[in-house]
Amino acid sequence: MIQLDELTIALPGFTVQDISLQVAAGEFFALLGPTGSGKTVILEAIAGLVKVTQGQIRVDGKELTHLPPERRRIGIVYQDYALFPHLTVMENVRFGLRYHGIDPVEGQQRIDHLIELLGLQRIVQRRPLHLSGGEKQRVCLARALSVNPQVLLLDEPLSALDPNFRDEIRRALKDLHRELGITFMMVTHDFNEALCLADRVGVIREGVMEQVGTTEEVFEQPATPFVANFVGMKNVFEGRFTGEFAEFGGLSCPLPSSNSGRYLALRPEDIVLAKVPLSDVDCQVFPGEIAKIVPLGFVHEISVRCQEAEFVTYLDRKALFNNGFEVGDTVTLGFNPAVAHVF
Ligand SMILES: Nc1ncnc2c1ncn2[C@@H]1O[C@H](COP(=O)(O)OP(=O)(O)OP(=O)(O)O)[C@@H](O)[C@H]1O
Repeated sequence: MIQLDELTIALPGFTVQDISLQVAAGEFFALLGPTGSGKTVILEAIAGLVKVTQGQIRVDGKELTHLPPERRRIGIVYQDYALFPHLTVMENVRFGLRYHGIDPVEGQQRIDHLIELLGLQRIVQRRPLHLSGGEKQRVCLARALSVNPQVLLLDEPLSALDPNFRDEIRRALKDLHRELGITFMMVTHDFNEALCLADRVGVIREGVMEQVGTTEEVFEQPATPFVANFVGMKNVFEGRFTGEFAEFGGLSCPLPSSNSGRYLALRPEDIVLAKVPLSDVDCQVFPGEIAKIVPLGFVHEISVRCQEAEFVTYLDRKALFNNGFEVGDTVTLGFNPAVAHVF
């Protein structure tokens, strides 16, 4: 189990503030946040690579806030591999054994098991230069696990990989976690990655933890506008909630039950657009005007202004073309109020 108690790390120009967090033994936890929010700093503090200013770090009940890294039994995997180019795969994987004072015979048995688990048998004599990105990352996983850590820390393990290898490593991470049963803590800025892999997530913003919960909880019930945006609820409106009504941006919308809160949030994929009036009884409809169309690769982001509220929805190219939507068009926008999240 990883336990952080009021952890503060003051760096020149940046502070991780007062983080308290418990990650259960054997859990897969993801630390999520935008670039520069302090995720890596927290991970490195747990590994013993960054000095803690205040607070405590415990792993399985043992306090290790100021222990040197080699006495922590913590493995760490970085996004950019950091393999020794002059050593073979096997030499890279074996590298940490001596440093951690591990019996070579016992260590080799574990390494043989990891090599098999990670499917590295055919490449143990190769050097990193001749490996694919996915293979390099699997070697890094074997190296980090060779010292039999209680905890594996993963710093954006998928982000340097092209999409094909990303699937391969995602599967390897899932299998390893299931097989080894140790605690995994992964840093990522990609909520989809967390959704695929993690049991629980913590969302961090500018060194402060905004929300901790199960992956589904944070995805479906974000607690702040920042988290809502981060998990893809691009439509967040501050409003007034009176009984079973929400008022925001000059609009009024009935809600399926009495809600108290300050914000109403909707996912773009829960919003429909039409050039004709929408008549679905379950649908709240508003007239609006298309303010912007921004191509985003496979989909287009459509902004629609209804009174003072600007909604965002996504359409694929075909739907955009078939409907003939253009900037300035008058449209009807609809959503089911039951899917709106009020907080
Ligand atoms: N050793 C250090 N000394 C001073 N500042 C640091 C140090 N390490 C990190 N920082 C600063 O702390 C802030 C948080 O960095 P961190 O690497 O934790 O962000 P992150 O959330 O992991 O982002 P990314 O996804 O880009 O890696 C950044 O502003 C960074 O410049």
